[in-house]
Amino acid sequence: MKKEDAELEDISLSNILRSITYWPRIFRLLWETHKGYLLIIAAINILQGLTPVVALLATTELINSVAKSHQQGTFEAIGWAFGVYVVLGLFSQCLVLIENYLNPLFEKLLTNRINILIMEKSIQLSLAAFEDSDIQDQLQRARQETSYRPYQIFSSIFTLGTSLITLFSTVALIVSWNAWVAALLILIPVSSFFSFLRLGKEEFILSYKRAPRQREAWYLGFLLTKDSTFKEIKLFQLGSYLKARYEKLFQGFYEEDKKLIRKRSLISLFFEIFYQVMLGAVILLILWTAYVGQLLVGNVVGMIQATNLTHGTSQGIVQGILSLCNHNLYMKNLFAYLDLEGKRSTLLPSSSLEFDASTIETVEFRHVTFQYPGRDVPALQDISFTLSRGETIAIVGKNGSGKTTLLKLMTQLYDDFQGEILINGISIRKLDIEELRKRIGVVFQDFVHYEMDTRHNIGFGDIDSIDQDDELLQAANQAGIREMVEGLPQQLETRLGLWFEEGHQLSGGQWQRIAIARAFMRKADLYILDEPSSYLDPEAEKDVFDKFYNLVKGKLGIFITHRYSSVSFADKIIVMDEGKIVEQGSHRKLIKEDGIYAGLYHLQASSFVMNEDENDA
Ligand SMILES: Nc1ncnc2c1ncn2[C@@H]1O[C@H](COP(=O)(O)OP(=O)(O)OP(=O)(O)O)[C@@H](O)[C@H]1O
Repeated sequence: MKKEDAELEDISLSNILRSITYWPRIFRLLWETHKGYLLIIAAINILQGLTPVVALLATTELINSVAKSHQQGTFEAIGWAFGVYVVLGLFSQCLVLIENYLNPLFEKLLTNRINILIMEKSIQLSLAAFEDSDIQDQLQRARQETSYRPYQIFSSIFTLGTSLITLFSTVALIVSWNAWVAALLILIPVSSFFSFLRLGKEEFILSYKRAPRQREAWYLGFLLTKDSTFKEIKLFQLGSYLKARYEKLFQGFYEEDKKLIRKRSLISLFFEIFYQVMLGAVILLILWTAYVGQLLVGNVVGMIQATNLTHGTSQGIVQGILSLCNHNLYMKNLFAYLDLEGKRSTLLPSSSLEFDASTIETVEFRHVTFQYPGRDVPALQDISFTLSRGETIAIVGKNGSGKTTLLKLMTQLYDDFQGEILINGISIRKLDIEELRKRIGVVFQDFVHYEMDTRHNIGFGDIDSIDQDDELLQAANQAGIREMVEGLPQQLETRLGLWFEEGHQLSGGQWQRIAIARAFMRKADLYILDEPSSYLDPEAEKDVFDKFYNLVKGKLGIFITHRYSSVSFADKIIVMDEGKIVEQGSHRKLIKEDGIYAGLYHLQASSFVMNEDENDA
C-alpha cells in the first residue's frame, strides 16, 4: 500500500476528533503572531457572546414597559428601557467595528508567519528531500490551503466560544419556560453532525489526493506564462497542447468539486426542511401558551426570538465543530511539512561538529559510493582521489558518468554516501557544513539567473560584501565582464532579466560569466566550476580559464568540462565513466597511456583538423 493511501485510511472519525490535539500548537502559533491582537479579539468575542441575550432581554423589557407605562400613565419606564436598548445597540456596533479593524490585520500577520515557517523549513531541507516528489506534494498541501486555515481555526474557535455563551444564556431563558423545548432545539442540529462530518472527510481526501495533479496544473501554467519557456513553446507550437492538458486537469477538478457541492446541497436541504418543521411546531406551542394566557406579549416576542437564536446558534455550533475538524485535517498537512526531518542524515550531535581550520588544505575521496534515492544503480562507485592546496583538477567524461554528482557530494548537497570524504584529513560527517560552505565558491551547470540588480547577482557570492563596489568589480574583472558591467545603463544597479520593470536582458554567456563572478566573489579556498564554458565563445572560454587558473593559484580548483582544449593545463585530470574513475593523472601521463582520455582528446582535436581540411578542399 502506498504511504499516502495508508495515511488516508487513518482518517477516521475518532482520528478527526483527535486532531484537536493540534490546538495547543495552533494557539502557540496565534500567540506568537501577535499577543495583543489575540487578547483583544478574545475579549470582544466573549462580550459578543453575551450581547444577543442581553439585547433579547432588553427587547422583551422594552415591549413589556409599554404595557406597564400605559397602566401607570407615565413614560418613565419606557424611557429607561429605551435608553438601555439604544446604548446596548451602540456598544455591540462598537465591538463589531473594533473586530473588523483587528481581524484582517491579524489574518495578514498570521498568513505571513506561516509562509515564513514554510520558507524556513524549505531552507533547512536537504536537496535529496527537496527532490522527493512526496515531499513536493507535502509542500503543495502545506502551501495550498494552510495559509488561511489557521486563521479560520482561530475565528472558528472564537465563534464557537461566542456561540456557546449565547446558547447557554438563551437556553437558560427557554428552560425557565419549557425544558423539553430547549433540549429539542439543541438536539435538532446535532442530528446532522455525522452526515456533515463524513462530507468534510470526503472533501479532505479529495484535496489530499489532488496535490500531485495540482502541482502538474501549476507547472503547465508556469510553462505557458514564463519567458524562459516561451521561445520553445512558441516554436514547437506546444501552446494549444499544453493549454488543453491544463484544461483537462481543471475539468477533472471541477467535476469532482461539483459532485461534492451537489451532495452538500442535498444534505443541507434535507436537514433544513426537518429543522423548519420542528421550529414551526415549537413556535406554535409558544403561541398556544400565550393564547391560554400563560405568557405576556413581550415574552412571546422574546421567546420566539430566543427559539430562533437557540436554533441558529446550536446549528452554528455544530457547523463550527465540523469546520474545526476539517481545518484541523489541513493543519495536519502543515505540521507534517514543518516536522519533516531537515537535518543531514549522517549528522553527528552538534557538539561534536568541528571545522578545525580556517582554510581547506586537502580534499580526499576514499572509496566513495553513492546511489540517488529511488535509483537502482549507483551514480558513483568506489571513487578515490586527493586534491591538495595549489592543485587544479579537471573532471571529464561522458554525459551521465557522475561528474556533477561528485561535486554535489563534495559540497554535501547529498550526504547519504558510503566511504569517506575527508577535508584536511577530517571526515566531512564531522564538519560544520555551513562553515565548510563558506570556504567554497561554486558555479553549477544550472546556475541561477537572479532577476535582480547586478550588485546582487554578483554580491550573492559573499553577501557581507554586497556594498563593496570595488570587490564586486574585481570579481567581475576576474570573470572577464568588468567592462560589460560598467557599460550597463546603471552599472551595478542595473536590474538583470526581463521579469521586472527596467530589466536588462543578458546573453547566455554573459549570464554565465555573472555566475562565475558570483563564485569568484566568495573568499574561498576551493573553487568549483561545472561546465563553465558551455555558453562561452572560444575566446571567452580561454579568458575564463586563464583567469580561473590565476585565481586558484595557491588554492584548490576543480572544474568539469567537455572541452578538452582547456583541460591540459590542469594538474590532474580525472576521467569518469559509468560512475567510476577510469583514469587519472596529468595530461601528459594520460596521453602517454593512450587510454580513453587520449582517445577523446585526439577525437576532439582531429574534428578541428578535419573541418579545416574539408574547408580547404
Ligand atoms: N537528482 C537526481 N536524482 C536521481 N538520479 C540522478 C539525479 N541527478 C543525476 N542523476 C543520475 O545520476 C547519474 C550521474 O549524473 P550526473 O549529473 O552526475 O552526470 P554528469 O557526468 O554530470 O553528466 P553531464 O555531463 O550530462 O552533466 C545519471 O545517470 C543521472 O541520471
